[in-house]
This record gives sequence, C-alpha cells and structure tokens, in this order.
Amino acid sequence: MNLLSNPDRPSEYVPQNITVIGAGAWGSAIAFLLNQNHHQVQIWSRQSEVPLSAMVADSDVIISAVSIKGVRAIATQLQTANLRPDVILVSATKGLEPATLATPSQIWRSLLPVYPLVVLSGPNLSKEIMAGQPTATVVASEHPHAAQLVQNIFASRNFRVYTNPDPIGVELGGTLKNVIAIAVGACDGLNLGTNAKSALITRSLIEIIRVGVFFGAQPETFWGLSGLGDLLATCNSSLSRNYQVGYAIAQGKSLEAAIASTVGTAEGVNTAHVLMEICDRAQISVPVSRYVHRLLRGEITLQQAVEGLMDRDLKAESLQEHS
Ligand SMILES: NC(=O)C1=CN([C@@H]2O[C@H](COP(=O)(O)OP(=O)(O)OC[C@H]3O[C@@H](n4cnc5c(N)ncnc54)[C@H](OP(=O)(O)O)[C@@H]3O)[C@@H](O)[C@H]2O)C=CC1
Ligand SMILES: O=C(CO)COP(=O)(O)O
Repeated sequence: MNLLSNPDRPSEYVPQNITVIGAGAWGSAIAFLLNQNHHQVQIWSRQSEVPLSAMVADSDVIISAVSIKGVRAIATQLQTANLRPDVILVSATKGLEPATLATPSQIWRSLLPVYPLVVLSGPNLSKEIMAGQPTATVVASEHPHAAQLVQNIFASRNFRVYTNPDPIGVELGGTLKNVIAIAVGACDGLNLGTNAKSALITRSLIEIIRVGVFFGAQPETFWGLSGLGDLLATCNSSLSRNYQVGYAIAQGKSLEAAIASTVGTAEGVNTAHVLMEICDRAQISVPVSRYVHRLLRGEITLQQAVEGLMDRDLKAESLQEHS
C-alpha cells in the first residue's frame, strides 16, 4: 500500500511494518513508543543476526536512531537494499559528520534522495519516555503527508507529536544544543548560579539561530520544541549525557574520564569540533560553543572559559552579530 497516496486517510491508520535501526537508548525508546501503539516493530543493530537488507524489505517506515558515526554506513547499506518504493525514512540522530560537516538529514538525502525523509527531534530524554512520562516532539519534512503519517504512528496519550515544515531547523536545534548542554553542565558543576545558567542558555539560543540561518533554517523554528524546548530539557537534566560530561569536567575530570563515566553517546563533544569548522569557514559568531570547543581541546581551563565569556567586548543584544 502506498502510504503517501492517500493524504485523507484516517488518523488511526496503522502501517504494517516499522524498522528501527539502532538498539541504543534512543532506538529502544522509539521502539517502546511504537510498540505501545501496536505497530509491528523490529529493531536492527550491528549485533543482529538478520542482515539489514532482509529486515527492511517489507518496512513501511524505517527509523534511524544511531549516533552520527553510524549514519553514513547505515544509509549506504540501505542504498543497495530492496526497499519498498513508498517507504518513509525517519532520521532521529542529533549530530554532525566530521568528514563532510553534514547533518544526518543531509547524509540521508544525498544517499537516498528518492524517499521522503522526516526528521524527528525534540525534548526527548529517553529515560523519561521509557518511564511513560508526558513528552512532546516534532516531526519535520518537506513532504507534509510523510510528516503527518509519522505524527500519526507515534502520537499517543503520553507522546504528543507536532509537524513542522523546516527539517533542517528542527534537526539543528537538537544537534547544536548538545554543545551548549556541556557548557551548562559545567556551569552547574561549578555552582555558578541561576543567573549565569539563564544567560548561557539564552545567549546560546541566539548563536544556534545564527548557525541555523546559515544552513537555511527558519529562525522561528528555534523558538519551538526542537530548539528552545530541547535546549531547556538538556540543560536542566542530569539525565543528559552532554550535561553529564560538562558537569564531570567541572568536578575536575579529564575529558576522557568524563566521557568514560557517561553511559551512552554524548554527541556534543564531536559536534563542537565540527561546528567550529563550519563557523570558522562561514565567520559565524558562536562564543559559547567556541569556549566549549577550546575547553574540550584542553586549550583553556574552565575558569578561563568563564572569564573569557564575561570579559568580551560589550555589545547590543543582537541576533545579527558577526565575529
Ligand atoms: N538518548 C536520548 O535520550 C536521545 C538520543 N538522541 C540521539 O540519538 C542518537 C543515538 O543516541 P543513543 O541511542 O542515546 O546513544 P547510545 O550510545 O545509547 O546508542 C548508540 C547507537 O548508535 C549505534 N551506532 C554507533 N555507531 C554505529 C555505527 N558505526 N554503525 C551502526 N550503528 C552505530 C549503536 O550501535 P551498537 O549498539 O551496535 O554500538 C547504538 O545503537 C544520538 O545522535 C543522540 O544524540 C536523540 C534524542 C534522545
Ligand atoms: O537529545 C536528548 C534529549 O532531547 C538527549 O540528550 P543527551 O544526548 O545529552 O542525553
């Protein structure tokens, strides 16, 4: 059945098969939500005995929830798989690829351009979702019917899903806040107070928007769940792995020890490096992210980062600031 052929289908329409790629924290939470909605869900990971190409053969929807380092390998495998012609691809990764500076959706689009792609992102701490706590998210696509279909398959009493027509904006909100969560974790680890934390979060949102606009995103997207919403969630929760890394560094741990003490992937560490390359090339002013980057590279101490941010030239509170 062509899932896109009937835009007027009833909202309770249930696809036959969904494959979730990635059995980490996020892939497991996604599968949990879909199982609750009685879909036929299968999870594939590198440990699976069934080849990916065999598992996806009958899938109506394929959801990728692997970390950024796995995205290209997975999309490349799917290029030679015998996919349904009407399959919908969903990208749930929050990261940037070092070799190409690409976002996950840019990788998916370049390798599998013929299939509608939906980006799923929002304030979605997996442990809260697995505990059945109320959560909202965003599904964004240039194909409105694909976004609506993904909205319908996920929506439940505990999981409220909004559509959005700006996939790159939705994706970058979720990706770039990981760098900021490291800064805010460090801020909390140093007990710098609520004023400092609010200033960090608010000024960081401005720099996330600057980068987003460079990528062609709509500024208003970043005021929504996938921007401000995810920034607030990740910067206010010790469940966030990125926050945990910043907090551990403030406790005196090395970056290596901070990463080792964090269960799961903290994408913000890699994202900080890729983001700096993008911002250096495009001359985008991102002072908070830049100090996080210098801290992670061991170029400055945390105390120097705090002083450096506070000592910068005085300026107007403007979005249009350049370096
Ligand atoms: N956890 C959360 O609350 C949320 C996470 N995200 C994002 O989802 C992504 C995954 O996060 P999360 O599940 O938490 O991380 P985990 O560390 O728990 O899991 C990482 C997943 O990526 C897979 N993976 C890593 N490298 C490769 C590779 N080279 N090829 C194939 N698969 C690979 C792992 O497979 P394997 O087990 O075989 O190593 C595993 O399934 C990240 O981008 C994260 O930012 C987004 C929203 C919420
Ligand atoms: O993206 C997330 C919540 O929306 C998860 O954040 P962490 O990757 O920092 O745990």
